[in-house]
Amino acid sequence: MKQTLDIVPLTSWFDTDEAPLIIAGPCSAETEEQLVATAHLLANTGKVNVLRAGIWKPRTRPGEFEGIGSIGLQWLRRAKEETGLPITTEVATAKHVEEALAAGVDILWVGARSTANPFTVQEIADALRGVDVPVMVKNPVNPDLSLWLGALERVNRAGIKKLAAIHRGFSSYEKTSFRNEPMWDIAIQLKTLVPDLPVINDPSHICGNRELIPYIAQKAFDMDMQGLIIESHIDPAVAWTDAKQQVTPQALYDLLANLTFRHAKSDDPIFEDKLAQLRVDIDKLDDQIIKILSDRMRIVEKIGEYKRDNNVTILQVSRWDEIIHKRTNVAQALKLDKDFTVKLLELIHNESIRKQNEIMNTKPVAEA
Ligand SMILES: C=C(O[C@@H]1C=C(C(=O)O)C=C[C@H]1O)C(=O)O
Repeated sequence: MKQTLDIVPLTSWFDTDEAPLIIAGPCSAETEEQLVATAHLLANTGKVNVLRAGIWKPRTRPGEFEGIGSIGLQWLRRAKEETGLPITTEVATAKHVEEALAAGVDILWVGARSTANPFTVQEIADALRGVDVPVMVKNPVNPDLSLWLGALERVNRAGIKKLAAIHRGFSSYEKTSFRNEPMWDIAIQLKTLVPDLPVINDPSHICGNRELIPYIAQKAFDMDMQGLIIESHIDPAVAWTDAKQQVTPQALYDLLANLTFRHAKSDDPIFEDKLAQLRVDIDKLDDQIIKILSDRMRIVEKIGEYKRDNNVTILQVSRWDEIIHKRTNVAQALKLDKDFTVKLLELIHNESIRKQNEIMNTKPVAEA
Protein backbone atom coordinates (compact mmCIF):
# COMPACT_ATOMS: atom_id res chain seq x y z
CA MET A 1 0.00 0.00 0.00
CA LYS A 2 2.87 2.40 -0.86
CA GLN A 3 1.53 5.94 -1.29
CA THR A 4 2.86 8.27 -3.89
CA LEU A 5 2.88 11.96 -3.26
CA ASP A 6 4.43 14.11 -5.95
CA ILE A 7 6.84 15.96 -3.70
CA VAL A 8 10.28 17.52 -3.85
CA PRO A 9 12.89 16.81 -1.15
CA LEU A 10 13.25 19.14 1.83
CA THR A 11 16.68 20.24 0.57
CA SER A 12 15.08 21.72 -2.54
CA TRP A 13 12.99 24.18 -0.52
CA PHE A 14 15.12 24.48 2.53
CA ASP A 15 18.88 24.54 2.85
CA THR A 16 19.11 22.14 5.76
CA ASP A 17 22.79 21.57 5.08
CA GLU A 18 22.52 18.08 6.57
CA ALA A 19 21.21 19.65 9.78
CA PRO A 20 17.65 19.42 11.08
CA LEU A 21 15.07 22.10 10.27
CA ILE A 22 14.36 24.02 13.47
CA ILE A 23 11.18 26.08 13.62
CA ALA A 24 10.60 28.08 16.78
CA GLY A 25 8.56 30.97 18.07
CA PRO A 26 5.69 31.81 20.36
CA CYS A 27 2.52 29.77 20.42
CA SER A 28 0.63 33.01 19.73
CA ALA A 29 1.65 36.43 18.51
CA GLU A 30 0.44 38.54 21.45
CA THR A 31 1.96 41.98 20.94
CA GLU A 32 4.33 43.37 18.35
CA GLU A 33 7.04 43.83 21.02
CA GLN A 34 6.68 40.26 22.34
CA LEU A 35 6.93 38.76 18.85
CA VAL A 36 9.77 40.91 17.54
CA ALA A 37 11.84 40.62 20.74
CA THR A 38 11.37 36.83 20.83
CA ALA A 39 12.33 36.63 17.15
CA HIS A 40 15.60 38.50 17.75
CA LEU A 41 16.56 36.25 20.66
CA LEU A 42 15.74 33.15 18.59
CA ALA A 43 17.75 34.41 15.62
CA ASN A 44 20.68 35.10 17.97
CA THR A 45 20.78 31.46 19.09
CA GLY A 46 22.08 30.67 15.59
CA LYS A 47 20.12 27.43 15.77
CA VAL A 48 16.68 28.48 14.53
CA ASN A 49 15.85 28.38 10.81
CA VAL A 50 12.22 29.54 10.76
CA LEU A 51 10.10 31.77 13.03
CA ARG A 52 6.64 30.50 13.93
CA ALA A 53 3.69 32.31 15.56
CA GLY A 54 -0.03 31.58 15.72
CA ILE A 55 -2.23 34.41 14.46
CA TRP A 56 -5.54 32.58 14.20
CA LYS A 57 -5.93 30.09 17.05
CA PRO A 58 -8.55 27.32 17.00
CA ARG A 59 -9.50 27.05 20.68
CA THR A 60 -11.41 24.24 22.36
CA ARG A 61 -13.78 26.53 24.29
CA PRO A 62 -15.21 29.88 23.21
CA GLY A 63 -14.06 32.89 25.18
CA GLU A 64 -10.39 31.88 25.22
CA PHE A 65 -7.85 34.02 23.37
CA GLU A 66 -8.47 33.17 19.72
CA GLY A 67 -5.41 34.82 18.25
CA ILE A 68 -4.57 38.41 17.50
CA GLY A 69 -5.80 38.08 13.91
CA SER A 70 -4.56 39.66 10.70
CA ILE A 71 -2.62 42.47 12.41
CA GLY A 72 -0.18 39.81 13.63
CA LEU A 73 0.87 39.20 10.03
CA GLN A 74 2.39 42.68 9.92
CA TRP A 75 4.31 41.92 13.12
CA LEU A 76 5.56 38.66 11.65
CA ARG A 77 6.64 40.53 8.56
CA ARG A 78 8.58 43.03 10.66
CA ALA A 79 10.24 40.19 12.59
CA LYS A 80 11.23 38.62 9.28
CA GLU A 81 12.67 41.88 7.92
CA GLU A 82 14.67 42.55 11.08
CA THR A 83 15.99 39.04 11.70
CA GLY A 84 16.10 37.54 8.22
CA LEU A 85 14.24 34.46 9.50
CA PRO A 86 11.57 33.03 7.17
CA ILE A 87 8.13 32.99 8.84
CA THR A 88 5.38 30.42 9.22
CA THR A 89 1.84 30.46 10.61
CA GLU A 90 -1.24 28.25 10.78
CA VAL A 91 -4.00 28.68 8.20
CA ALA A 92 -7.47 27.22 8.62
CA THR A 93 -9.56 28.92 5.92
CA ALA A 94 -9.13 30.13 2.34
CA LYS A 95 -9.10 33.71 3.66
CA HIS A 96 -6.21 32.89 6.02
CA VAL A 97 -4.26 31.46 3.07
CA GLU A 98 -4.83 34.58 0.96
CA GLU A 99 -3.91 36.97 3.76
CA ALA A 100 -0.82 35.00 4.83
CA LEU A 101 0.49 34.80 1.28
CA ALA A 102 -0.17 38.52 0.72
CA ALA A 103 1.82 39.29 3.88
CA GLY A 104 4.81 37.28 2.66
CA VAL A 105 4.49 34.28 4.97
CA ASP A 106 7.08 31.77 3.68
CA ILE A 107 5.66 28.47 4.92
CA LEU A 108 2.06 27.62 5.88
CA TRP A 109 0.86 24.90 8.20
CA VAL A 110 -2.46 23.13 8.53
CA GLY A 111 -3.42 22.48 12.16
CA ALA A 112 -4.49 19.19 13.71
CA ARG A 113 -8.14 20.15 14.01
CA SER A 114 -8.25 21.24 10.37
CA THR A 115 -6.56 18.04 9.19
CA ALA A 116 -9.36 16.09 10.85
CA ASN A 117 -11.91 17.81 8.58
CA PRO A 118 -11.64 17.03 4.85
CA PHE A 119 -13.92 19.98 3.93
CA THR A 120 -11.55 22.40 5.65
CA VAL A 121 -8.48 20.78 4.10
CA GLN A 122 -10.08 20.94 0.65
CA GLU A 123 -10.93 24.60 1.10
CA ILE A 124 -7.31 25.33 2.05
CA ALA A 125 -6.01 23.19 -0.83
CA ASP A 126 -8.24 25.02 -3.34
CA ALA A 127 -6.92 28.36 -2.10
CA LEU A 128 -3.38 27.07 -2.71
CA ARG A 129 -3.91 26.20 -6.38
CA GLY A 130 -1.29 27.84 -8.57
CA VAL A 131 0.83 28.94 -5.59
CA ASP A 132 4.35 27.68 -4.93
CA VAL A 133 4.61 27.74 -1.15
CA PRO A 134 5.78 25.03 1.26
CA VAL A 135 2.99 23.54 3.37
CA MET A 136 3.26 21.45 6.52
CA VAL A 137 0.33 19.27 7.55
CA LYS A 138 -0.09 18.35 11.21
CA ASN A 139 -1.47 14.96 12.09
CA PRO A 140 -5.22 14.94 12.83
CA VAL A 141 -6.25 15.09 16.50
CA ASN A 142 -7.49 11.51 16.31
CA PRO A 143 -5.09 8.63 15.61
CA ASP A 144 -6.05 8.10 11.98
CA LEU A 145 -3.24 7.64 9.48
CA SER A 146 -5.59 7.73 6.47
CA LEU A 147 -6.95 11.11 7.49
CA TRP A 148 -3.39 12.46 7.78
CA LEU A 149 -2.44 11.01 4.40
CA GLY A 150 -5.69 12.23 2.88
CA ALA A 151 -4.97 15.82 3.95
CA LEU A 152 -1.44 15.58 2.51
CA GLU A 153 -2.89 14.22 -0.74
CA ARG A 154 -5.48 17.03 -1.01
CA VAL A 155 -2.78 19.68 -0.61
CA ASN A 156 -0.48 17.82 -2.98
CA ARG A 157 -3.19 17.48 -5.64
CA ALA A 158 -3.65 21.25 -5.52
CA GLY A 159 -0.09 21.41 -6.85
CA ILE A 160 1.91 21.86 -3.64
CA LYS A 161 5.12 19.85 -3.99
CA LYS A 162 7.03 21.41 -1.09
CA LEU A 163 5.25 19.32 1.47
CA ALA A 164 6.06 18.14 4.99
CA ALA A 165 4.17 16.42 7.80
CA ILE A 166 4.17 17.56 11.41
CA HIS A 167 3.87 14.90 14.11
CA ARG A 168 2.17 16.62 17.07
CA GLY A 169 0.70 13.61 18.83
CA PHE A 170 -2.90 12.42 19.22
CA SER A 171 -5.69 13.33 21.66
CA SER A 172 -6.55 10.70 24.17
CA TYR A 173 -9.36 10.66 26.70
CA GLU A 174 -7.11 8.92 29.17
CA LYS A 175 -4.83 11.25 31.09
CA THR A 176 -1.17 10.35 30.69
CA SER A 177 2.08 12.26 31.16
CA PHE A 178 1.67 13.65 27.65
CA ARG A 179 -0.79 16.29 26.45
CA ASN A 180 -1.07 14.36 23.18
CA GLU A 181 0.02 10.75 22.92
CA PRO A 182 3.01 10.46 20.54
CA MET A 183 1.86 7.11 19.09
CA TRP A 184 5.17 6.82 17.26
CA ASP A 185 3.93 3.83 15.31
CA ILE A 186 1.57 6.08 13.28
CA ALA A 187 4.41 8.44 12.32
CA ILE A 188 6.57 5.41 11.49
CA GLN A 189 3.81 4.02 9.27
CA LEU A 190 3.59 7.37 7.46
CA LYS A 191 7.36 7.37 6.92
CA THR A 192 7.18 3.81 5.63
CA LEU A 193 4.35 4.64 3.21
CA VAL A 194 5.92 7.88 1.94
CA PRO A 195 9.67 7.57 2.57
CA ASP A 196 10.53 10.89 0.89
CA LEU A 197 8.12 12.98 2.93
CA PRO A 198 9.93 15.13 5.52
CA VAL A 199 8.46 14.66 8.98
CA ILE A 200 8.86 17.39 11.57
CA ASN A 201 8.21 16.65 15.21
CA ASP A 202 6.28 19.00 17.50
CA PRO A 203 7.45 18.08 21.02
CA SER A 204 5.70 21.12 22.55
CA HIS A 205 2.22 19.82 21.74
CA ILE A 206 3.08 16.19 22.46
CA CYS A 207 4.45 17.04 25.90
CA GLY A 208 2.25 19.91 27.06
CA ASN A 209 5.00 20.80 29.54
CA ARG A 210 8.58 21.98 29.21
CA GLU A 211 10.18 19.15 31.16
CA LEU A 212 9.47 16.31 28.74
CA ILE A 213 10.46 18.21 25.56
CA PRO A 214 14.16 17.14 25.41
CA TYR A 215 13.20 13.47 25.71
CA ILE A 216 10.63 13.64 22.88
CA ALA A 217 12.84 15.84 20.67
CA GLN A 218 15.72 13.36 20.91
CA LYS A 219 13.41 10.46 20.23
CA ALA A 220 12.18 12.28 17.08
CA PHE A 221 15.74 12.48 15.78
CA ASP A 222 16.27 8.83 16.67
CA MET A 223 13.15 8.05 14.59
CA ASP A 224 14.70 9.75 11.54
CA MET A 225 12.56 12.88 11.66
CA GLN A 226 13.92 15.85 9.77
CA GLY A 227 13.17 18.71 12.11
CA LEU A 228 11.45 20.15 15.16
CA ILE A 229 8.83 22.83 15.72
CA ILE A 230 9.11 24.15 19.26
CA GLU A 231 7.17 26.89 21.00
CA SER A 232 9.41 29.58 22.44
CA HIS A 233 8.29 32.74 24.25
CA ILE A 234 10.37 35.57 25.67
CA ASP A 235 8.60 35.13 29.03
CA PRO A 236 6.66 31.84 29.12
CA ALA A 237 5.23 32.50 32.59
CA VAL A 238 3.03 35.30 31.21
CA ALA A 239 2.21 33.69 27.83
CA TRP A 240 -1.43 34.08 26.81
CA THR A 241 -1.58 30.52 25.49
CA ASP A 242 0.26 27.26 26.25
CA ALA A 243 2.31 28.84 29.07
CA LYS A 244 3.40 25.47 30.49
CA GLN A 245 4.94 24.14 27.31
CA GLN A 246 6.80 27.22 26.02
CA VAL A 247 10.53 27.67 26.63
CA THR A 248 12.64 30.82 26.63
CA PRO A 249 14.98 31.30 23.64
CA GLN A 250 17.91 30.63 26.00
CA ALA A 251 16.32 27.36 27.20
CA LEU A 252 15.69 26.46 23.56
CA TYR A 253 19.35 27.04 22.76
CA ASP A 254 20.43 24.78 25.66
CA LEU A 255 17.91 22.14 24.66
CA LEU A 256 19.07 22.08 21.04
CA ALA A 257 22.73 22.09 22.04
CA ASN A 258 22.13 18.91 24.04
CA LEU A 259 20.38 16.99 21.25
CA THR A 260 22.15 14.65 18.88
CA PHE A 261 20.93 14.84 15.32
CA ARG A 262 21.19 11.50 13.57
CA HIS A 263 21.51 10.65 9.91
CA ALA A 264 19.79 7.82 8.08
CA LYS A 265 23.19 6.56 6.90
CA SER A 266 26.84 6.83 7.91
CA ASP A 267 29.72 7.78 5.57
CA ASP A 268 32.03 5.52 7.52
CA PRO A 269 32.65 2.33 5.46
CA ILE A 270 33.71 0.43 8.59
CA PHE A 271 30.36 1.19 10.22
CA GLU A 272 28.45 0.23 7.06
CA ASP A 273 30.44 -3.00 6.80
CA LYS A 274 29.84 -4.00 10.40
CA LEU A 275 26.14 -3.16 10.04
CA ALA A 276 25.89 -5.31 6.90
CA GLN A 277 27.51 -8.26 8.74
CA LEU A 278 25.15 -7.97 11.69
CA ARG A 279 22.20 -7.76 9.30
CA VAL A 280 23.25 -11.05 7.72
CA ASP A 281 22.96 -12.59 11.19
CA ILE A 282 19.52 -11.00 11.64
CA ASP A 283 18.40 -12.31 8.24
CA LYS A 284 19.35 -15.87 9.21
CA LEU A 285 17.55 -15.66 12.54
CA ASP A 286 14.45 -14.11 10.93
CA ASP A 287 14.31 -16.99 8.47
CA GLN A 288 14.47 -19.40 11.40
CA ILE A 289 11.73 -17.54 13.28
CA ILE A 290 9.44 -17.72 10.24
CA LYS A 291 10.19 -21.41 9.71
CA ILE A 292 9.52 -22.18 13.38
CA LEU A 293 6.26 -20.20 13.32
CA SER A 294 5.19 -22.13 10.26
CA ASP A 295 6.03 -25.50 11.92
CA ARG A 296 4.09 -24.42 15.01
CA MET A 297 1.08 -23.48 12.88
CA ARG A 298 1.05 -26.92 11.21
CA ILE A 299 0.72 -28.51 14.67
CA VAL A 300 -2.00 -26.01 15.61
CA GLU A 301 -3.88 -27.08 12.46
CA LYS A 302 -3.58 -30.73 13.42
CA ILE A 303 -4.91 -29.93 16.91
CA GLY A 304 -7.74 -28.01 15.19
CA GLU A 305 -8.70 -31.09 13.18
CA TYR A 306 -8.73 -33.30 16.31
CA LYS A 307 -10.87 -30.76 18.11
CA ARG A 308 -13.30 -30.56 15.21
CA ASP A 309 -13.61 -34.34 15.00
CA ASN A 310 -14.16 -34.63 18.75
CA ASN A 311 -16.35 -31.57 19.27
CA VAL A 312 -13.89 -29.81 21.54
CA THR A 313 -13.70 -26.01 21.82
CA ILE A 314 -10.97 -24.13 20.03
CA LEU A 315 -10.16 -21.88 22.95
CA GLN A 316 -8.47 -23.67 25.83
CA VAL A 317 -8.02 -21.08 28.53
CA SER A 318 -6.03 -23.17 31.00
CA ARG A 319 -3.57 -24.33 28.33
CA TRP A 320 -3.23 -20.76 27.09
CA ASP A 321 -2.65 -19.55 30.64
CA GLU A 322 0.01 -22.19 31.17
CA ILE A 323 1.78 -21.10 27.96
CA ILE A 324 1.79 -17.41 28.91
CA HIS A 325 3.15 -18.25 32.35
CA LYS A 326 5.89 -20.64 31.26
CA ARG A 327 7.05 -18.70 28.21
CA THR A 328 7.25 -15.34 29.97
CA ASN A 329 9.39 -16.95 32.69
CA VAL A 330 11.77 -18.34 30.09
CA ALA A 331 11.75 -15.04 28.18
CA GLN A 332 12.57 -13.05 31.29
CA ALA A 333 15.45 -15.37 32.11
CA LEU A 334 16.72 -14.67 28.58
CA LYS A 335 16.38 -10.91 29.13
CA LEU A 336 13.41 -10.37 26.85
CA ASP A 337 10.91 -7.71 27.87
CA LYS A 338 7.82 -9.22 29.51
CA ASP A 339 5.29 -6.94 27.76
CA PHE A 340 6.88 -7.67 24.41
CA THR A 341 6.75 -11.42 25.06
CA VAL A 342 3.10 -11.30 26.08
CA LYS A 343 2.19 -9.23 22.99
CA LEU A 344 4.04 -11.64 20.72
CA LEU A 345 2.37 -14.69 22.29
CA GLU A 346 -1.03 -13.02 22.00
CA LEU A 347 -0.43 -12.39 18.33
CA ILE A 348 0.50 -16.03 17.82
CA HIS A 349 -2.45 -17.25 19.87
CA ASN A 350 -4.90 -15.08 17.92
CA GLU A 351 -3.58 -16.54 14.69
CA SER A 352 -3.95 -20.08 16.11
CA ILE A 353 -7.55 -19.33 16.96
CA ARG A 354 -8.21 -17.84 13.52
CA LYS A 355 -6.66 -20.85 11.79
CA GLN A 356 -8.57 -23.38 13.92
CA ASN A 357 -11.77 -21.44 13.29
CA GLU A 358 -11.21 -21.88 9.56
CA ILE A 359 -10.70 -25.61 10.06
CA MET A 360 -13.77 -26.01 12.30
CA ASN A 361 -15.99 -24.27 9.79
CA THR A 362 -14.79 -25.64 6.48
CA LYS A 363 -15.17 -29.37 7.07
CA PRO A 364 -18.16 -30.51 9.13
CA VAL A 365 -17.67 -33.58 11.37
CA ALA A 366 -20.12 -35.69 9.34
CA GLU A 367 -18.00 -35.39 6.23
CA ALA A 368 -14.67 -36.03 7.98
C1 LIG B 1 -3.42 -25.10 19.88
C2 LIG B 1 -4.43 -25.09 20.73
O1 LIG B 1 -5.51 -24.20 20.62
C3 LIG B 1 -5.51 -22.86 21.10
C4 LIG B 1 -4.22 -22.28 20.73
C5 LIG B 1 -3.13 -22.39 21.56
C6 LIG B 1 -1.75 -22.14 21.04
O2 LIG B 1 -1.59 -21.51 19.98
O3 LIG B 1 -0.78 -22.61 21.68
C7 LIG B 1 -3.35 -22.76 22.90
C8 LIG B 1 -4.59 -22.98 23.40
C9 LIG B 1 -5.81 -22.86 22.60
O4 LIG B 1 -6.51 -21.72 23.01
C10 LIG B 1 -4.47 -25.99 21.90
O5 LIG B 1 -5.57 -26.20 22.43
O6 LIG B 1 -3.42 -26.50 22.28
